[in-house]
Amino acid sequence: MKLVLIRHGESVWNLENKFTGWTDVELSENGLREARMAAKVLLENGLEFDIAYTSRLKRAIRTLWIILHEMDLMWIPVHKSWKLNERHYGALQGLNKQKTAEIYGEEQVHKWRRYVEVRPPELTKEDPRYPGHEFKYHDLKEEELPLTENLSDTEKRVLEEWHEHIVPDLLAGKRVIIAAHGNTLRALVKYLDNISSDGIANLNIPTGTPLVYELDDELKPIRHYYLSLDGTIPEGEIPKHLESSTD
Ligand SMILES: O=C(O)[C@@H](CO)OP(=O)(O)O
Repeated sequence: MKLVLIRHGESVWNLENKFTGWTDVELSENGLREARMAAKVLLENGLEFDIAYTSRLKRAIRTLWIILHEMDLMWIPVHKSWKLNERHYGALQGLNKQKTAEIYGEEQVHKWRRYVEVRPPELTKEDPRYPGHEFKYHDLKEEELPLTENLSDTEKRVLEEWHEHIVPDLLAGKRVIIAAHGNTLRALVKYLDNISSDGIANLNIPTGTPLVYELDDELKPIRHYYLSLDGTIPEGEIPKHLESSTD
């Protein structure tokens, strides 16, 4: 069976190089175009879906909307889960990544961004960026509302969504698309391909580029590949383990 993962198109904060996390920013013009291109390449490759999963953040939701619209699949069920939200970036949310590196050093910023167990500085609950202030998250328990997260924290909630909802759908033969975020998809790929903490540090998933996983009956990956119109994906973004198929 095939599972399609897609990171949202470029957002306005990707463009401005800001730590985003749970900040609910829009797609850039380029991001909107990437979503339309993704739909086109999915259609060209004959892919179809029975159900879609996304986060509660509009950059992922809008990417999915555009894809479903372009594919004439707006009627399929869409499950929106906070557990697929981007990794919470704590007190770094809204800061420019380059300026933060100038202040704290490249090495520290690299650790915050890519070390699996390192958490960025926490928000306080008084901070306007604390998700507990948003009605969007009114149904979450206090212990579920993040003040910051490392990739392991994110992986834990992503895998809850995976096991509770996505796995049963896949096992029922449904064709699933997941429109989510750089770090939620890194967490899922880490799990599916059993990648080490060091390995996952070097994996960056490009925006708006469908990543197809072919899974066996037990949902073990057989092979995986990106789909793009010209057969290429952005320079420097090809994760080592994805350069060739694993079969
Ligand atoms: O800012 C973010 O939320 C993420 C994704 O854009 O950034 P990073 O690549 O540093 O994990």
